[in-house]
Amino acid sequence: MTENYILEIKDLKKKFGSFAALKGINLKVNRGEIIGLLGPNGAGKTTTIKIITGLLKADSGEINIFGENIISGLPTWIKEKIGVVFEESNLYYRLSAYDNLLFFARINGINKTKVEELLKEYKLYDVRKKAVKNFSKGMKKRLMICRSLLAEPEILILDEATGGLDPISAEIIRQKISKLKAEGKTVLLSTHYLEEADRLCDRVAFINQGSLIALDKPSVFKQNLKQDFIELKFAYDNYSLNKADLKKELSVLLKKGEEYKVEKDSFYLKIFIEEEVFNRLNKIAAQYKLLELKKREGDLQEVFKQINS
Ligand SMILES: Nc1ncnc2c1ncn2[C@@H]1O[C@H](COP(=O)(O)OP(=O)(O)OP(=O)(O)O)[C@@H](O)[C@H]1O
Repeated sequence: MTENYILEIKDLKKKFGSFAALKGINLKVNRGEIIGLLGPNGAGKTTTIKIITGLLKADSGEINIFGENIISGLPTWIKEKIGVVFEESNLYYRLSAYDNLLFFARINGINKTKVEELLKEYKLYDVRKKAVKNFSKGMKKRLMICRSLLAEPEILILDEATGGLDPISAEIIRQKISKLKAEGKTVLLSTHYLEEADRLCDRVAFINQGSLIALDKPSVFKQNLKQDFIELKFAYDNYSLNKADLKKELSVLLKKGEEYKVEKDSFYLKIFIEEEVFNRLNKIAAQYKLLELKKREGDLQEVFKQINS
């Protein structure tokens, strides 16, 4: 593998029973980069993260972290360099915030001054003696991030760090993620929000139904959303049912000058797309088989059409 990549995922596949949750994910993450996994519910983001962190075993594929192939298990020296925050809490609710961190610090031989530093940094010091069961969602999430940072990991993996939080808690967490990048950490985060990915990430991997369907800088995505057509390729198994439903959903999004066409067993949508529309499509992608999302360079005919519409 190339040395610059701190994490490299090759053709990762995972089935649950007969259901293919990951259909061959490829991704290379540079040291010091923030990569966003963007995608609707059930896309495969958490499964990818669980495999990277050793909680799940892939059926096939390869993962290299710090140059080490880890598909058959994570050695302790690598585990220590990765901090993880999952959607579900891994805190002891009856213990105070302070005791939660102290417990994990002691297990890992970490000094309690680090615990205090983190509590202060994440604005939890004043409530450190409160039981976690009385914390708000945002406070719990901040404490989970503190826990993941105790061992000063080089890579931080955040699964839905801001999902379901009030705007202020979400904002505090976003600011902290930016700060972690400035400190040189590599961050992999999953999110449903394009806006969040745009603000935080160097690159965004758009995942749908177990496949990585687009990978680019968020600025390119956003720019494309405003200025170019994007071509979406859907597939439908049950022609009569899915096509009618999908057409109905998509026709609500279409504006003047935009069009869709059906070709063989695929469905193409050429749409002058804006962010709200993208977010809506993100939801539609969860229900239907979105196979590909790609930028189409506006050719002369398209430019002409846009001018005329
Ligand atoms: N242990 C499991 N057993 C069976 N199916 C599973 C299991 N874990 C995940 N899945 C399925 O695999 C697919 C991918 O799930 P995953 O949790 O990776 O999605 P996600 O992109 O993280 O979604 P969300 O944004 O809702 O968290 C989903 O259809 C899910 O139902």
